[in-house]
Amino acid sequence: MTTTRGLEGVVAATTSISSIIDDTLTYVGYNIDDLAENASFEEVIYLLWHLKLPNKAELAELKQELADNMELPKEVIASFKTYPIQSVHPMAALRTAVSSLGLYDEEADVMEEAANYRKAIRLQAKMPALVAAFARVRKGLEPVAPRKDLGFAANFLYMLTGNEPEEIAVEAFNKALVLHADHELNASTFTARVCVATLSDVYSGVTAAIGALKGPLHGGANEQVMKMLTEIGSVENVDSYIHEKLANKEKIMGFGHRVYRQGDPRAKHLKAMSEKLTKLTGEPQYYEMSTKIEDIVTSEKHLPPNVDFYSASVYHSLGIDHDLFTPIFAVSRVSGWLAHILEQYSDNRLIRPRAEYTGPGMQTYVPIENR
Ligand SMILES: CC(=O)SCCNC(=O)CCNC(=O)[C@H](O)C(C)(C)COP(=O)(O)OP(=O)(O)OC[C@H]1O[C@@H](n2cnc3c(N)ncnc32)[C@H](O)[C@@H]1OP(=O)(O)O
Ligand SMILES: O=C([O-])CC(=O)C(=O)O
Repeated sequence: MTTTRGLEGVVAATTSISSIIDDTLTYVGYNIDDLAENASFEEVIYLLWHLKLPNKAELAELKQELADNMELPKEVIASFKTYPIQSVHPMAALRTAVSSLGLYDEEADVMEEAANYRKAIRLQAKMPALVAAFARVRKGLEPVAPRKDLGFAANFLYMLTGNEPEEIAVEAFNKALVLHADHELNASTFTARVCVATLSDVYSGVTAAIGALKGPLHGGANEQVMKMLTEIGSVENVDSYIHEKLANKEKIMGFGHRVYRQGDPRAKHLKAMSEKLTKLTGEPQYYEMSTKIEDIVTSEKHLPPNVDFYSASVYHSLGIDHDLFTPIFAVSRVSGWLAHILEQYSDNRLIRPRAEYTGPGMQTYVPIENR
C-alpha cells in the first residue's frame, strides 16, 4: 500500500461536472472566464445539474421552481431563536439549519431520482433565505420574505437588507456566485460525495459539506482574509505585517492551492471587481492593501491568490457582514454539491479507502486493576 498525504494527486472519482486541467477551470466544458462574463447563476445551476445550458423555457422553469421554493419552514426560523444567537458563527448556524430543513421535508429519505432532484431545488432555493434570515434574526430584525420577481442574486441581497439592491451590486454578486459554484473534487464536494455514497440522504450530504467548507484552509479562508485586511488597516502596514507572518512561517490566507500552480483563474475576476467596488464605496485601501499583499506573497513565496483572496474585499464592498462570507460561498457551492450528489447517486459505489496503520504492534489486554 502507498500512502498519499492529503490524497494529493489521487484521482478518487470520475465526473462530467467540472474540470481543472493545466490551471483552466471549466464547468461542463465551458471556460469559467466565459461563464463569469456572460452567465446568470441560474444558468450555471442548470448547467451543473443537467450538463447543458438551458434554453429560454428551461431557464424560466428553473427560475420559477427556485422562486416557488425559497420560503422557509416557520419552525426553522423559530429555531434560530433557540441558538446562542449572539455568539454562534453563521456557518455553524447554517450547518444546523440545513440539517433541520431535512426534518421538515417529507421526501428527505425518498431516494428516487425525481425526489432527489426536487430536494436539490428546495435546498438551492432555501440556502440564501436561511443565510439572510439568520443574519437578520441575530440583529433583532424580522426575516424579509423573498420576492418572486427578483432573480437569485438580487433576491439574496434583498432578503439580507430589505431593500431592492442596485444593479451594480446584483451584477457583482451574480458573478461571485458563478465563480464559486463548482470546483471538481474540492474538500467539501468530496465530503458530500463520501457521505451520500453510503446512500445517505441529500440533506446529510449537504450538511456534511457545509462542515468541510467552514474550515479556514477551505471556504473559511475568505473571512480570514478580511480579518487580516482589517488588522493591517492601511497600505503602509502591509509590508511589516506580511513579512512578520512569513518569518513566523504562518500562512497568508487566500494564497496557495492544492491544484493550481500558476494561479487560480477565478481570482482575476474578483480582483477586477474588488478594484471597481472599493473605489465606488470610497474604500480603495482594501484593494490597495490586497494588491500589495499579492505582490509580496507572489514574489517571495511564489504563491498566487486563490478565489478567497479578492472575494473578501468584494463582499465587504457589498456591505456584507464579514462572518457571512463563508455562508455566501455555501449559497453558491451548494449548486455544485448537489450536482455531485446527484452524479454520485446515478452510479454509486461506497467510498472507502484504506489507512496505513502506524500504531503499536500486537498487544495483550491488561485488566484495569493491573494497569
Ligand atoms: C476555496 C478554497 O478552498 S481555496 C483555498 C483556501 N485556503 C487558504 O487560502 C488557506 C491558505 N492556504 C493554504 O493553507 C494552502 O495553500 C492550501 C490549504 C490551500 C493548500 O494546501 P496544500 O496543498 O496542502 O499545501 P501545504 O499546506 O502543504 O503547503 C505547501 C507549502 O507551501 C506553504 N504554503 C501554502 N500555502 C501558504 C500560504 N497561504 N501562506 C504561506 N505559505 C503557504 C506551506 O507552508 C508549505 O511550505 P513548506 O513546504 O515549507 O512546509
Ligand atoms: O479546489 C479546492 O481545493 C478548493 C477550491 O478552490 C474550491 O473549492 O473552490
